[in-house]
Amino acid sequence: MAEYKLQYFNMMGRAEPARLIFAYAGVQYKDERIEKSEWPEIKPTTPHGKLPVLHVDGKQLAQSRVIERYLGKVFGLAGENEWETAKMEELQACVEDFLIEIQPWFKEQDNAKKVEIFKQLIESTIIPFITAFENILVTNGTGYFVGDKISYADLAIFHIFWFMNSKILPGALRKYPKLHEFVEKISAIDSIKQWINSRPKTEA
Ligand SMILES: N[C@@H](CCC(=O)N[C@@H](CS)C(=O)NCC(=O)O)C(=O)O
Repeated sequence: MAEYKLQYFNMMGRAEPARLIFAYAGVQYKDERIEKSEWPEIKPTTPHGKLPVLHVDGKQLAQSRVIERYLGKVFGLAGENEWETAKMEELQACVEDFLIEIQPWFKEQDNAKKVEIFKQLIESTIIPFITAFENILVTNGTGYFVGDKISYADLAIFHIFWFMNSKILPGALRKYPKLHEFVEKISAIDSIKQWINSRPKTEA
């Protein structure tokens, strides 16, 4: 078995889907959390000056979505054929588009402005995103987003909706039964439940 280290800041952010993949696969890795004060020294040692970085037997892989895809393939969570893998990449890209669209809200420091941006995003971006993902689950009909078993895409999507339901819009998924069921089901998997209960508690 390869030796893995995942380097990121002490937050869920862009590393959490990879951590969920490790947890689900039951594979040991070093979850290295970099303090802000250490970052200037570490930044030049990374491939592109950004985190997360996955170290595999001393080699470095950057870009969170590429890391997720790589781990998904290595741990058998990347679909049964090229089509399924491509559909997973499609969903990952949709999640990325969504994160870019809500970035102004994440970045805003002024509370009043933050609330205003959020109000606008609810109608323009957040509700359409939730509705689209509810519909994908309905259409696929297996309780998973692609094919009929859990994949790395499910774990990345789970993180977004878990975060939304627990942190940004508590209870938001009640009106979306398939998504609600999906989040409950993934949260109840022993290895995932254990990770969620034991991971460092951070805001984002
Ligand atoms: N597309 C990259 C984005 C990486 C990124 O922007 N990382 C941020 C943290 S979320 C970072 O390293 N910021 C520190 C810096 O730019 O100096 C990915 O998904 O990995």
